Amino acid sequence: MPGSSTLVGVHPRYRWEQPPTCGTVETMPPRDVVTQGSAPSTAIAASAVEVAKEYGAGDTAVHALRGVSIDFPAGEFTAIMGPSGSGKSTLMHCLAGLDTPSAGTVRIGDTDLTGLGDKAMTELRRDRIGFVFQSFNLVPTLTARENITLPCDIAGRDVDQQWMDTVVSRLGLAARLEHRPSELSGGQQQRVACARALVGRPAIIFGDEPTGNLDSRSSAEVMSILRAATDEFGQTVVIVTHDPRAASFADRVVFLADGQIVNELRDPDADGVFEVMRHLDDNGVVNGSADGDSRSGALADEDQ
Ligand SMILES: Nc1ncnc2c1ncn2[C@@H]1O[C@H](COP(=O)(O)OP(=O)(O)OP(=O)(O)O)[C@@H](O)[C@H]1O
Repeated sequence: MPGSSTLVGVHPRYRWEQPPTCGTVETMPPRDVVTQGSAPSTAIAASAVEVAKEYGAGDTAVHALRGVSIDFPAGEFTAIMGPSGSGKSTLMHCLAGLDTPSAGTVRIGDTDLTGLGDKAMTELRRDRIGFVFQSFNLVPTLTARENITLPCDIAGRDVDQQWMDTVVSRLGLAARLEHRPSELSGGQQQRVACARALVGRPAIIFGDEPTGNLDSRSSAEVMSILRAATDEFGQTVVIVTHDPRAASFADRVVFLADGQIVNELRDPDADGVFEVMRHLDDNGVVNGSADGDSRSGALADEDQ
C-alpha cells in the first residue's frame, strides 16, 4: 500500500499512517454504558425494530425503509452500506432522532424514541448522541477548543478537562485548539468534529459519510480515530459510507438494498465489502454512481 512508511498500531487489519499524535490513552467508556452498569460488550447502545419509513402517500409513496430490525451493541463499530437510494441515510436519521419512522421502534439505550416530545428529543440528541457529518459542521467563528466544548456548554455541563485533554491529545489537536476552522485543513476540521463527538462521551456516535470530503490520507486518519474510539474508549460508532476501504475499519458492515437489510459482514476487509457491493449492484439495485463502481471515494484512491 502506498505511503505506508509508518504503520498504524490502531487496528491489525489496516496499515495506514498513524494519526499525528498520540501518548498514553486512558479508557473511559461512554457515560450511558457506565450508568447502565452493564458490560459494554453486552449492552445495546441503539436498536431498531421493524422500522419502516414512507415518504409521500398513494401511488407516489417512496418506501425508504421496509421493516428494518437491527441492534448496535455497545462498544462496536458498524458501517452501513448499500446502493444509492437504499435507505442508509434514512435509517441513520431515524436512529439518531433526526427523522421519525412511519412504523416501528427506535431505542437509544433504554429510551424509546417513539413519542418523545421535541424538548426531550433535543435533549437526547444533545446529551446522548455524537454526530460527525461529511461537511464537518463546525461553527466558523469559534476556535477548535470552543467547537469541541460547544455541546457541553449548550447543555450547561462542565467539561471533564482530563477527558478533554486525553481526547485532544489522542487526536493530535493540542497545538490547534486556538485555531478557527478556516485555519485548519479538512482532516483537522474532521478531527475537531470527532473530538466534539467524543468529549461528551455519548451513548453512540453517528457518522454520515464522515470521510466524504477528505483525501485518502485524512480519510484514513479519521477512520483510525473512529476505530480507536471503539478500541480504546469503548465508544459505539455507526457510520454510513460508500467506501469499502472506510467500511473495512468497522467490526461489521450491514448492507441495505431497497429499504431492507440484505447482508452483513463481520471483521470485513475492503475486497469482501467491494464484492458484496458489486453483487448488490449487479442484481439490478439502482446504483447512483455513473460507472457502477462502488469503490469510488477517497480511500479507494489509494489503489489507483
Ligand atoms: N425527504 C424525502 N422525501 C421523499 N423521498 C425521500 C426523502 N428522503 C429520502 N427519500 C427517498 O428515500 C429513499 C432512500 O433515501 P436515502 O437518502 O435514505 O438513501 P441512501 O441509501 O442514503 O442514498 P445515497 O447513498 O444516495 O445517499 C430514496 O428513494 C430517496 O429518494
